[in-house]
Amino acid sequence: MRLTLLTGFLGAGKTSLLNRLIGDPALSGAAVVVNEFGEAAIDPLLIEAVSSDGVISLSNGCLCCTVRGELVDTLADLAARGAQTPARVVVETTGLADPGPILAAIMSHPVLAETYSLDGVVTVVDGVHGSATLADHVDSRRQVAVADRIVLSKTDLASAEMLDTLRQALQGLNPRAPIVDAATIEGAEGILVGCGLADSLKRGEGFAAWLGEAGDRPQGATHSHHSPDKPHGREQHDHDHHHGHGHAHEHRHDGIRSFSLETDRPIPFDAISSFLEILTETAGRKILRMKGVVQLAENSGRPLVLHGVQGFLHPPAQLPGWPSGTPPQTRIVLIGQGLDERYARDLFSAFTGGIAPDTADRAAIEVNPLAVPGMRFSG
Ligand SMILES: Nc1nc2c(ncn2[C@@H]2O[C@H](COP(=O)(O)OP(=O)(O)OP(=O)(O)O)[C@@H](O)[C@H]2O)c(=O)[nH]1
Repeated sequence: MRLTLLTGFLGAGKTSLLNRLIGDPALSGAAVVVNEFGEAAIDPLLIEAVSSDGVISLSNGCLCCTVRGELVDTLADLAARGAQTPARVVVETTGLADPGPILAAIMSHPVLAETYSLDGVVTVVDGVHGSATLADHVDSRRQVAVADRIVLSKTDLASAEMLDTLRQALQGLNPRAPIVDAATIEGAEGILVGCGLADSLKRGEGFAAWLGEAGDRPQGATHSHHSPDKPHGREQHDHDHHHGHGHAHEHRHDGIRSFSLETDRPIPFDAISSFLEILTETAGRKILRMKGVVQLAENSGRPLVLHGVQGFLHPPAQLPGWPSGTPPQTRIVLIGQGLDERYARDLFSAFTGGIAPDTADRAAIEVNPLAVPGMRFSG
């Protein structure tokens, strides 16, 4: 089952968007799960029946329910509906929710992790109040930072200047997610549907779109880019220049930043496992999101897909082959808050053979993770 996490601050326009899109064929037979604090304000004209367990059946075959206990229990119930199991579930979170723990709860659940595959995190941002909300609320910044797609609402009420300022702030927080205007897209595809890796591959985009990278970037290139805005004087940008592998989108907003680790050298499975284990053990709480593809030494023709949040990794999947036009290359994108980039890079180098000067090697790190320079166990 595909899962879309629909997030966005209070009043951003999540429910209005769902009501507009629920009848779209791309969502046919989907279930909408509304977080318990939210109002399941589904258009009454669409409601066909309400069952005793509170699940609302809509006239187009979709289901809608409100979380009563734990979200994971509701998702497990939906997965166990036999013939009525929906093909897709859209979880609308409360406006104040940080999507990270919700994703972590799903990824760390033994049944749900196998049953649900994440299409994406879609974050709705109010075109009028979005800039002020981002400046005032860290949860709103986190919702944007982990988004696979950012959807602007209320653009009919916003001026071009407002939208320009907002776009710059959004790009500063999350340079990898495409920003779309809800009013310019008719169906659910491009809004609630189609941000996952499978969709990216189906569209022939290789891994670049899923990882949020420009497809034409030369291999091994290092670059950073930034947005020049500093709304309300609260945002602090930090631009470092690194040598060696990878490229970075260097941004600091409460220490929220993303960077990617790359290497052309195939990586033994036990090396990537140890790297991920140590990284998540030592810095897991600082990882808001991780996505990546790995070229394994043992089976270099079949990319390993990584997907993680906080300290949890989704069970890794192996694809049948590299998409055409995509050179085999390991690329791991990390979106962190307070995550020490130097530490992550050094650890990656130690496990993938690119030993940096003054850096402990893999053997030393496996004995003592503190051997990595820059490592701190705080936070
Ligand atoms: N003009 C205009 N109004 C909108 C648009 N989207 C939402 N609204 C209005 O904004 C208000 C909030 O929209 P909701 O869809 O309830 O927002 P929400 O994110 O679900 O809100 P919570 O569930 O409280 O977090 C409602 O009055 C909507 O009618 C839009 O694109 N244009």
